[in-house]
Amino acid sequence: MSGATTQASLAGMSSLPWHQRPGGWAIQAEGLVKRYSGRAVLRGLNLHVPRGGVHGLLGPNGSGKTTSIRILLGLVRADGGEANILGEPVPRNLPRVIGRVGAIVESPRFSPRMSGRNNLVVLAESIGAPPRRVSEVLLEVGLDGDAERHFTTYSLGMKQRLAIAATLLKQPEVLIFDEPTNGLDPVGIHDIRTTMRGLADSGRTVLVSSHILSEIEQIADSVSIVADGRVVAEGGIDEFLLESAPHVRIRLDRALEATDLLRSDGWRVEADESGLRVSSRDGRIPDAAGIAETLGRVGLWPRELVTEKRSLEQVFLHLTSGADLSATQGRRGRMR
Ligand SMILES: Nc1ncnc2c1ncn2[C@@H]1O[C@H](COP(=O)(O)OP(=O)(O)OP(=O)(O)O)[C@@H](O)[C@H]1O
Repeated sequence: MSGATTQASLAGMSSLPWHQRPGGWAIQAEGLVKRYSGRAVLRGLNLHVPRGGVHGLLGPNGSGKTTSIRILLGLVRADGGEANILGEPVPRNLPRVIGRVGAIVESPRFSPRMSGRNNLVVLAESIGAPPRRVSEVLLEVGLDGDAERHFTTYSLGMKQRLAIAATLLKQPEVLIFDEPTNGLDPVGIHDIRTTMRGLADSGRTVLVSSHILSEIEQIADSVSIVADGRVVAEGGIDEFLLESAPHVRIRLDRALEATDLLRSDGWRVEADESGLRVSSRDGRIPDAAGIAETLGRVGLWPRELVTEKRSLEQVFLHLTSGADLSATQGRRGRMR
């Protein structure tokens, strides 16, 4: 994957392609299959989460995100496929690795009558975490100023941050959050996002699922797009953003010649029923005038040549619509 963008570096990403970053995968799944009453809800799902950074597991409702996460955590048994976390096969070796993993899959239970801090103190005692961790994790999720308030007075966003704090008590390297911003208001969503980004910036791996692209887009380093029980695309957020960059749509008679010419000029060219789609391979944005000039020099005159732009939402819908599943399935590191 190429073309680290400003956005990607803002998210703390190195300029290395996401799948070449040192350390290998924090989480890996190959060919996961799950059936409920004979109905397949995971159909050979492959997932690759790089070590360090925020990885978004993105897909529409019912696409299989929670099921995948539950399999990784040993809460549901897969009917096929393999998975590992930090190199340990799961669920077989889960006891060996679970101490290095923190997860929120369902809303954790806290005592409404106790303060945020006391809830964590009780929890720390029960899992053998040192008492000093309580203040540290409260600080890390930005609840230090509200630690003495009763849990019942917390907003939904604060309750969720307390849940994240609870997962941090044992100092996990990998954090798995299933739709952590569900039901939160914009302020709560912002706070959770900031918290997740901070956790990744401190060297942890955060896998976060969501069906809302915009929630992931701003903080993720890489994403896996799930549709109908499969990962249909995986890659760095930079490539994903590149997909939404402007491209040039061309209709002309000698399409094969034009394709060769533009590819040799460094452009990505895809053909479909509505003509050629010329897009960037390296961050260079194609401009209609420049493309027309390149073609005109060898006597290729387009009937139509327009600049188009897909929103990130459109890219997401395109990838999850099912239209491209056969073309995209299993193509790690490509977004198309
Ligand atoms: N225990 C279960 N019994 C039967 N069907 C289930 C069970 N759990 C999940 N499913 C079905 O499996 C499919 C995938 O569900 P899953 O919760 O994994 O999707 P999701 O992508 O997390 O969706 P959402 O964004 O709505 O949480 C859905 O059709 C769901 O109804």
